[in-house]
Amino acid sequence: MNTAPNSPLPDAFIKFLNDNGLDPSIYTSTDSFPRYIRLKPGHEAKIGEIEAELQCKLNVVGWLPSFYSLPPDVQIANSKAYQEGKVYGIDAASGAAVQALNIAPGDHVLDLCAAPGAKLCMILDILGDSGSATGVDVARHRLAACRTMVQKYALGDRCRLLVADGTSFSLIPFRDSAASKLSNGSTLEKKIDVFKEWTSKRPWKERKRAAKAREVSPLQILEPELIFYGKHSGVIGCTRDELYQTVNDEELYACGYDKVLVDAECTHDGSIRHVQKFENWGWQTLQRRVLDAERTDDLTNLQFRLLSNGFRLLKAGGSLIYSTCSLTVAQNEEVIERFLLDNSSAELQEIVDFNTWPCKIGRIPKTLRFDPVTSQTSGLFVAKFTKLPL
Ligand SMILES: C[S@@+](CC[C@H](N)C(=O)[O-])C[C@H]1O[C@@H](n2cnc3c(N)ncnc32)[C@H](O)[C@@H]1O
Repeated sequence: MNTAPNSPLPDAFIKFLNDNGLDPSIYTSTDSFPRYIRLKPGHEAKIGEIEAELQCKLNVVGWLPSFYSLPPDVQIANSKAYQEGKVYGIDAASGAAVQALNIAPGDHVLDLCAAPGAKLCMILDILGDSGSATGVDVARHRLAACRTMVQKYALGDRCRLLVADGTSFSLIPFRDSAASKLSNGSTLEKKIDVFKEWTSKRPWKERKRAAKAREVSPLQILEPELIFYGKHSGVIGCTRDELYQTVNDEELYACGYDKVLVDAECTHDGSIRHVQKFENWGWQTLQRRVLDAERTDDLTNLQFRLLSNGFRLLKAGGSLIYSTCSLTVAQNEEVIERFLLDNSSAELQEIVDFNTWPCKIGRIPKTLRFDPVTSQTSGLFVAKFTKLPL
């Protein structure tokens, strides 16, 4: 693949950007936009200490609580502050996507594409000691990394993680009312086989069940696989039947999730630092992973199905955020247009606070676009929906 003159990007990528109406100049501003960290709540008094360790000033991001910007060349991974779980490496645009959910105490939140987990950790920090978060991802190894992150930051108490296909995932949150409704049907005998405290050593019976499922269909996930749950996630004390019981679409209006995040798989073209990695991985890999038209068509279908299923699992009056780190119209505005045509109970919502955020309005009013030039962040598209009552 050739490289365009005076540009570090290959011609094929420039063509991809042009075909999608994107301005290639945003990819040349990487060195000038900062890195971001989010401070773990409770460590506010440690800012001076962290600055001394990182040898740089942490600048408050005025429009996003707990976020700080730092120079782009500062690496945090080897710092004590990061290793001891006082700070997170997360871009401010990603933080805005979570902030837009307006999570309230007691909310039951579903994160349908959760791994590696930066946004899930922010959700759990906001929830504190109420409500619950369910993290789902189709990639087991990525969700295992997410589990490591949740544990590192001591956020597992109200969290459960399930390897599952987000386009068909169906488990409802474990509310008290749902619990009593479900327990009515369970016999005392079944109650004996209940989930006990989570341990990294899975019981023999569980391992056998998972191995058998993989044997039957190695490429397909038949049933969500629970790879972690905390003490107050609602899992302990319920039976498999209770946990895996699903309800119909109408019932979901009452007992679905309060908030849903669909941070969908995408071409990542807006994530400039991700695109830059292809310089080392080889631009051919970029061609295969990002630019391939057939793959992009499959992706837009996947995004539509993730958004549709996330919305199905939302309760009436709840909020859903759809975000991608692609800046193409095909993966954002066109997906949500198709979704709105298909779902008469979905209403696009204005994002509270957006007018203080350094972003642009998307091609559809009420949607937002972050990009390095406008926002000094990585690229991100964000749209918010609510579910109207039946
Ligand atoms: C953009 S990343 C999510 C990043 C994550 N929200 C975070 O903040 O760290 C997209 C994720 O979607 C997952 N994914 C892809 N297809 C999926 C599917 N059908 N169901 C659930 N997750 C899927 C990928 O494995 C990947 O981890």
